[in-house]
Amino acid sequence: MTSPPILLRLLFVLNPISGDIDKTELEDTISTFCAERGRSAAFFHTSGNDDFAKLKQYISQQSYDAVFAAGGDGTVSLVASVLAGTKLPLGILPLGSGNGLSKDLGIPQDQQEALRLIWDHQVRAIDTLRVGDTFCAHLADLGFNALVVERFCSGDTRGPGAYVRIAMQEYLGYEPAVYRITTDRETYEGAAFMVTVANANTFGSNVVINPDSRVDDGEFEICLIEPFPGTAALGILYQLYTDAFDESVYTKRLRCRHATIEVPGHEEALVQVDGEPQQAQLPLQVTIEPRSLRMLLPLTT
Ligand SMILES: Nc1ncnc2c1ncn2[C@@H]1O[C@H](COP(=O)(O)OP(=O)(O)OP(=O)(O)O)[C@@H](O)[C@H]1O
Repeated sequence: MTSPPILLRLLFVLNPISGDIDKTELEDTISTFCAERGRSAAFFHTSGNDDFAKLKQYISQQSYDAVFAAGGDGTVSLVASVLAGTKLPLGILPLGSGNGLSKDLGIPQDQQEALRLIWDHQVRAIDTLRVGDTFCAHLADLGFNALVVERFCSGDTRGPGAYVRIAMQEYLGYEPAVYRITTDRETYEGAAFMVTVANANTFGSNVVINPDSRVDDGEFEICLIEPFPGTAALGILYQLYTDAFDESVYTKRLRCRHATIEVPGHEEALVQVDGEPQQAQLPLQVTIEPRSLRMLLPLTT
């Protein structure tokens, strides 16, 4: 077995606002940590404006051995979209409010522990998705959660409390849409409370939407929660937190390699992709790029 190459030149892509976390001392901490171990650290700060093109150009002009995303799921998705299809591995320094993909991949949530991956890691290639025109590394959805994420992102308050408050407000008047989903294996047609396109398993909130699936199997899942009576809500919530998604009569999963999602009578729909809400054109095509993203992961996952 050949040992993985030693990573000496590291780029950290830092989102100054993610997770409402104060990062004033972060650069010094990382630089010192790297220098003490014979590594060099450079920093790219996201601006929230055209970061994909800026980062892509920046990386193409430099020479690094690995790139760390220091932020939340949106930052991870941004860096992953730039690195997908290249040999450059992606590390994650989880500094968001949810940190869904890093939790899913068993990446330590503690800063010092996550930084240890610089020298103590395995490199594993994972699948990535395209949801319409948008790159997706983790989870995307239409329906109820997309609406809550959109309200959450446009509000002033962050954190799990704000998410739950918005979810409760929106739940009362929510009207599920009707979807037609055509995959390479089957067709589903019916109303759904939410439709999640899942490369991985678990939301940053620890809701397990897609248990027992792999991020490197060349397939993804469409996880449906159908409309349910109010009396079933707590039971479904319990199942979502206990790895029991399939045990409800209101849930369904379609495993596939390609899917077309339509909302009959609509030309566009609100979609959240890796935590970022947007309006997407319908029909929405979902495709997979098997093992297209090289990740720095702990040796034990
Ligand atoms: N300098 C900046 N100023 C304002 N917004 C920024 C800046 N840099 C990035 N952003 C925005 O930050 C968002 C991504 O944040 P990210 O998902 O990393 O953190 P989070 O939302 O706190 O965490 P999580 O997604 O894990 O809950 C994107 O919408 C991006 O446009």
